[in-house]
Amino acid sequence: MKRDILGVVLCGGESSRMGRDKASLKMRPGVTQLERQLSLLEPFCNRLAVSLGPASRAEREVPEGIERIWDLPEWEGPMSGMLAALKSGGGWPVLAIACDMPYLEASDLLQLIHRRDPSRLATAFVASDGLPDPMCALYEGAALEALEEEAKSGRRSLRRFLKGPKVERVEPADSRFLASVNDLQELDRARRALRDPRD
Ligand SMILES: Nc1nc2c(ncn2[C@@H]2O[C@H](COP(=O)(O)OP(=O)(O)OP(=O)(O)O)[C@@H](O)[C@H]2O)c(=O)[nH]1
Repeated sequence: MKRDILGVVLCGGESSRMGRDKASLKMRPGVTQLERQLSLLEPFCNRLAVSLGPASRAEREVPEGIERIWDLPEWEGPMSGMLAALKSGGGWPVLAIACDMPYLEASDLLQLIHRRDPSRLATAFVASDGLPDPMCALYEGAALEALEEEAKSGRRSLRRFLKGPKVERVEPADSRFLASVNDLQELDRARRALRDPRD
């Protein structure tokens, strides 16, 4: 069921380890990583957007009808993308996922949505290193002010923010779905593991 949530695929990085734009790489024949992530968010979100940064080359990959949200020039990194997304969201919660997390499934997003507590600032999965993962998390509209304070005080880490109070942390039984792909070998492994028998 769709909700008043802004679903955002983070595509603002440099993709330096991959050596080419990660969003545009095909997960399956005819389906880019970006398209796959948008289709995961689509059933849950009344608005969909792609988060773009100054170093990313993903703008041309954004399908028609999908919003583009540019990082705020005064900040850097994914923190800048989240601040821009929350501003664009106008108070709506933002469900943010990275473009390079191919193992993520709709059921994982549903788990986040079900665990959501709107009186908190965010709901985030805890990864295998025991730290919350900012690349698959639901940020409440009220997180904007708190994140701005973090950014202004020089603390520009989303992970650090998610370790703080008023954040719901969800420990999955198996956190492998949070793995990201950063080089062609990892991408190939993911393609093989997720191959659709119809392809
Ligand atoms: N909006 C936005 N997204 C970012 C930014 N940096 C990274 N991301 C996204 O965050 C996710 C994880 O990024 P990383 O793998 O840490 O960084 P990357 O730049 O994509 O890749 P590397 O250059 O190899 O580190 C990806 O979906 C990126 O597109 C940024 O500055 N702005």
